[in-house]
Amino acid sequence: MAEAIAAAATTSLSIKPSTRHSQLFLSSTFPILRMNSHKNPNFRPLVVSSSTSIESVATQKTSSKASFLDQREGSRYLHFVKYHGLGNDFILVDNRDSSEPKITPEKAAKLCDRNFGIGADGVIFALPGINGTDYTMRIFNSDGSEPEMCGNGVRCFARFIAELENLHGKKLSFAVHTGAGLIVPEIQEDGKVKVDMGEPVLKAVDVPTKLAANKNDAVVKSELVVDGVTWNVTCVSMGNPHCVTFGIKGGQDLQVDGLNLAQIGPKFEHHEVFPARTNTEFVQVNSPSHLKMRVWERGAGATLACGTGACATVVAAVLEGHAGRNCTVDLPGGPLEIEWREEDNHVYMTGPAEMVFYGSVPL
Ligand SMILES: N[C@@H](CCC[C@H](N)C(=O)O)C(=O)O
Repeated sequence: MAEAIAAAATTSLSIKPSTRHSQLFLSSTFPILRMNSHKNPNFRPLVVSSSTSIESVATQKTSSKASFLDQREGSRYLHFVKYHGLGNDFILVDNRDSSEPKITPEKAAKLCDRNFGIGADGVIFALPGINGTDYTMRIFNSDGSEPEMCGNGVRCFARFIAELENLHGKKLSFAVHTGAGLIVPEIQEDGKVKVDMGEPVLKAVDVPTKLAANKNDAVVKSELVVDGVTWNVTCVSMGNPHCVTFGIKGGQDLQVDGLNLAQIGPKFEHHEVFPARTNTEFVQVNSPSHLKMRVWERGAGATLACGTGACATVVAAVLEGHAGRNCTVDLPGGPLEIEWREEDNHVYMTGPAEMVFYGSVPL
């Protein structure tokens, strides 16, 4: 990545004392400014004193200890790129040289912290492929737990791979090994990513849920008591577990804006009928092709979007008779296009993935 960083004049650059040691590189497009390049003839290092005045480094006493900025490309630093898919944000790590993630789940949780870290809903690693796939994707949630799959994450993953491999402006698809099996994202000409998310899993024990199957092997519009209230739920796995609800038993159609997710979400996530915990989608039906959804994610809480959750939502909406197989799912961060294709039983998700910034943090 260091090679990809373009040297640039820094004469107009100013540094705020409070941010000097946190985010090293900031840009919305590649290539980005390199703040401290000895290869750059125009580079004028700046030093910020405690009184916030800016002085030439020549007027400062030189220290024998190399500064943080001089060390940032060493092996003691983790280089990352931050992406988001509809506001569901991830720290992406180039892990193609090893089958073991470069950082532990505990470190990932620290980096995800929005006050003391970079801030993200999860950390995603691009590892070598196995079983004939091009790459392997692994992810740690912001609480350090490891889910099987991430829909918004795999779109970001595809854009990250395109950057790493320098494959710009081409229509591309990759075979990605995940905890949910083979997933195939395809970068379209408009930059959006369409992902073959595979087949939904409906068999109750495989979701997994302890709720009794009531439609073939599946749990469809079953009653679940959460905190004394009876909800109707349908359980779907997209590799990771989802509990989808369109409302309370005997109640009116759900209006999702009024929900207190922070209060109700954890009670679903940790409910005894979900042995692997669960993601929960609260869904409002605007029309048979237009759903509005808010999500409480396992291991990450309320997020602005959930790709696997949007897929599970459309599968549940079809099974409960609320919608057709092609839907727009509106999430707090924006819309996803979802199709549950009858011919192959696969779910297809289309949506954006954007780079936010990149940088380095001490390991
Ligand atoms: N936001 C993701 C799902 C991430 C994993 C989830 N929190 C889990 O634990 O299953 C998505 O876009 O699918």
